[in-house]
Amino acid sequence: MTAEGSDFVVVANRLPVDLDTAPDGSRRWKRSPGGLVTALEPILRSNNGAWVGWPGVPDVEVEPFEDDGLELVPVPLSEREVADYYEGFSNATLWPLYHDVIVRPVYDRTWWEAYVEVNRRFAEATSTAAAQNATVWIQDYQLQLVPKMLRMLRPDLTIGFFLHIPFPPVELFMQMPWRTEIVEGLLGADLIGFHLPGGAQNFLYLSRRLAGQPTSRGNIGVRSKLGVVQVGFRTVRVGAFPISIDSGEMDEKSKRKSIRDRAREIRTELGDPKVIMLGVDRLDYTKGIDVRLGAFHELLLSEKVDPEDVVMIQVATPSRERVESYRHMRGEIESKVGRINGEFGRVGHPVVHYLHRPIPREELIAYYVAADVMLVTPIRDGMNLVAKEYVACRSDLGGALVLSEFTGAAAELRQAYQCNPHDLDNVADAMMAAIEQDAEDGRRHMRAMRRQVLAHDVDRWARSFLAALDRTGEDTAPTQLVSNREIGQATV
Ligand SMILES: Nc1ncnc2c1ncn2[C@@H]1O[C@H](COP(=O)(O)OP(=O)(O)O)[C@@H](O)[C@H]1O
Ligand SMILES: O=P(O)(O)OC[C@H]1O[C@H](O[C@H]2O[C@H](CO)[C@@H](O)[C@H](O)[C@H]2O)[C@H](O)[C@@H](O)[C@@H]1O
Repeated sequence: MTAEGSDFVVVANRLPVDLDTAPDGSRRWKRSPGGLVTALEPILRSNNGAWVGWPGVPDVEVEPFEDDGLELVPVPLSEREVADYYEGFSNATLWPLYHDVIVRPVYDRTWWEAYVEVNRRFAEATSTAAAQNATVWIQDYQLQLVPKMLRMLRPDLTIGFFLHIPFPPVELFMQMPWRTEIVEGLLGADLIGFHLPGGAQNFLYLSRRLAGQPTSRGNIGVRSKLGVVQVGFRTVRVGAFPISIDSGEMDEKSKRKSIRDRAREIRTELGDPKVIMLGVDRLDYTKGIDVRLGAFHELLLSEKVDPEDVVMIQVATPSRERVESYRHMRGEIESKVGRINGEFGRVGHPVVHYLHRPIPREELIAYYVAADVMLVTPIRDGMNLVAKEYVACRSDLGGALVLSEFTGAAAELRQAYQCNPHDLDNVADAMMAAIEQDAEDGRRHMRAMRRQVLAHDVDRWARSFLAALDRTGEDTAPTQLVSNREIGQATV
């Protein structure tokens, strides 16, 4: 970042680095691998870019610094803010509300105040980091107020916002006590992106209904139609941009001899079963880990599958462990695993192998290559990258994907064994169909899914969003949509 600031700024809850603590207590930054970083790194480098985010641990105050050519701007959070803004409002209010109220969202005024305050600090840090007329891309539900706050500080900027989780339908969103503030916050952007057209439509409807209403602070003058919201003189574009993965990298790695050898070794370690089923998720109640365990249990009980032939591996990364609903979920899943193994395992031969930890990337790819059936059964998921990763790793055209209809990925991976996670019989049937699939049919399905995933990678996602954001600058407001009364009140 030069003294004039950066021309391209990414703003996300987390920085793309983690603060690693060595056994001797010393700390250093470690790059956290992820699709978003991979996709944006070349764009950041060629545009004198910066990344604004929280370092992931409380009470770390560091000046902006460079890490392997990337300019990082840390936004510190206190212990209290982590509890109220991140664990509270982001992950115990917004997360469940936006995921179909699978657990009941908690509406707490103190959490909301922390969310506003932290969003304000992100907006201020971004305002300082951005050069005149820079492009800023804000990520996700933790930062929905930043677009409006930033626009007020820096009207010269081009601002994009992308939501990585579903945007809920009106009946659910209307629960939110601060619904108008959130919609108005998002409308500070020039372009708002969602994974699916459904999310974009929900948002367009809500912006008309909420931000267009006269409030005690006046009417901000919102009109929306066909992917466009007119806010006073400003045009806000709304669209669907389904995210993806670095498919080329996964495809390439999965073909390496070392990975294929490891995949064979995994099968041997499991006792050479006929079928390996695999689940890979953050331990989150949205992911439907309990659903797939329940369906597997029923298949074992009904003797449709033999525990000597079929094993399941569930890799679950610890996540948001201080949030009550996550702790509760962990207990439920672990007792289900224990129950299945108690009923159907034998000494040295569990039916469900459960790992409660992240696993290294290459090991994960070897698991994908080894798995005959991939189980992706969320109750609701914005996209689900795991489904796409599995497909990208199957250059051998082997394997079968069981995929919940309630994931963003289901819109693209039509040849998967799709199922309704609310219907246990349906999930069990999909598992059976995947286990028993005809080899030639399987290859045909996998070939079609791979074509989609390899052609639509994360780089294409980022470029298509940024190209659309670039085009927003060319728009002039269709003034016939703006009444004289509203012009003076265009506060967003
Ligand atoms: N146990 C694990 N070990 C390593 N990586 C994991 C593990 N669980 C999930 N991941 C990775 O985290 C990412 C999860 O992305 P996604 O499926 O979109 O869900 P979410 O972002 O909600 O967790 C994927 O890239 C996946 O490979
Ligand atoms: O940062 P955490 O609280 O540890 O959570 C991890 C991330 O989870 C969410 O992922 C979502 O984004 C994926 C990519 O677009 C998508 O495939 C998935 O369906 C979503 O659940 C969250 O949106 C991120 O902000 C978190 O960092």
